[in-house]
Amino acid sequence: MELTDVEVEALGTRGYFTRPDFLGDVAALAARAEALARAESGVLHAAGIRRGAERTLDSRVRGDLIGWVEPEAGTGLGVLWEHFARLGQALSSAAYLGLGRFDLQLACYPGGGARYARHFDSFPGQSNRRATAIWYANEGWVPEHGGVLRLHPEGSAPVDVAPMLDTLVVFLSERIEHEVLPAHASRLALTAWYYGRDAG
Ligand SMILES: O=C(O)CCC(=O)C(=O)O
Ligand SMILES: [Fe+2]
Repeated sequence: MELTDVEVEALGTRGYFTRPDFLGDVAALAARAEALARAESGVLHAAGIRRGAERTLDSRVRGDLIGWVEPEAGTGLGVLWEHFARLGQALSSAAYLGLGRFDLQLACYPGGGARYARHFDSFPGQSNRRATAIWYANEGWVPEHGGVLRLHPEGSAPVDVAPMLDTLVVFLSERIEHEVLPAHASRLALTAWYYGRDAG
C-alpha cells in the first residue's frame, strides 16, 4: 500500500487525511457484514472512560459498545486487519512515523444519541498511541443518522468526516482532538491505534 503525496502532505501539515475507498466495494461489504454480525451477537461491551486512576462508565461522555478484533486469515475482518497492517508500514515509510504494533477495535454506537465527547487518543510525551486510523462500516449512511466524526485541528476550523462505508480517516493521535457527534442510527467503526516502535 502506498500513501499519495496529497495524503502525506495533509498528515504533515494538518495532522490528518481521509480516503473514501480503503478496501473497495466487495471487501468493504464483507468486512461490514462481519462487523454487524459481531455487534448483533451481543459480544461487545460498554466502553469505559478514565477519570484519574479509575475506569468508569458514563454514557454521556462515551456511549459506544466495543470489542477487540484479532487477526483472522480468510475472513472479511482479516482482510481489513491486513490493510491496517500495510497502512502502518506505509505511514512509517512515507511519513516517517516509526510505528510498530497496533490494536484494532470494533465500536458500535447503538443510536439514540450515543456520542463520544471531545478528546485526544493520547497525550504528547507518552510513548503510546501515535496514529489513529478509523474505517467506517455504515452502508446507506445519510446525514440524518448523525454520528459524524468532528476533528478539531489546532488553529483551524473543525472538520467533519461522514462515517460512510469504506471511508478511512487517519490522524496523529497526539495532535488531533476529536469527538463523535450524537448518532441517531446504529454506527459501526473499526479503529486501529498504532504505537511507536519503541513502545512497550
Ligand atoms: O468512531 C469514531 O469516529 C471515533 C471514535 C473515537 O474517537 C475513539 O474511539 O477514540
Ligand atoms: Fe478517539
